[in-house]
Amino acid sequence: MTELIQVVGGAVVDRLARPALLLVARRNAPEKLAGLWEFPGGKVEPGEEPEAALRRELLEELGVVVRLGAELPADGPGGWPLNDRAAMRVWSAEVVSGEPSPLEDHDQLRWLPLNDPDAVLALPWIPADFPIVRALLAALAVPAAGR
Ligand SMILES: Nc1nc2c([nH]c(=O)n2[C@H]2C[C@H](O)[C@@H](COP(=O)(O)OP(=O)(O)OP(=O)(O)O)O2)c(=O)[nH]1
Repeated sequence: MTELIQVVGGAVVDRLARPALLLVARRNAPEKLAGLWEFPGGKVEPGEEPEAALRRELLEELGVVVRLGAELPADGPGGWPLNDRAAMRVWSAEVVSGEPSPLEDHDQLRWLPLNDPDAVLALPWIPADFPIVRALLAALAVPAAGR
């Protein structure tokens, strides 16, 4: 059996305590995924700890140093299934230095209000991400505006 490809993703929020905004990123490659939104991140390298891989990816892709918060609990081995070969573990994260910019793999970044789940779910995400986004919205639920 081929080994599971371990991917790590960052649910980057404006602040770990009482998050209000989520940073989402639009891929520019490969062709199959270009134009779709995702959690910035990538594959864990051999011998690398997942959290270290996530910090590395967020620095490479967005130019930011982050503090990691809690992992979004997932059922499957290696986290959330992406396809039959890969799974993703997702941590919330807060920027401690740098201003996020789409340096690598993305052509656009957007901060979305967590109190508007429909707006978050309306983006064309990578299809495998929808259950993750829903779970994240539930985990980070903030009161809807005006309520
Ligand atoms: N980063 C990220 N990858 C995702 C998400 N959802 C999803 O299906 N994937 C898939 C897309 C890719 O096939 C794989 C991650 O690979 P990647 O291309 O981002 O990894 P990487 O930065 O390490 O790139 P490389 O060195 O392999 O070129 O996981 C997501 O939300 N974030």
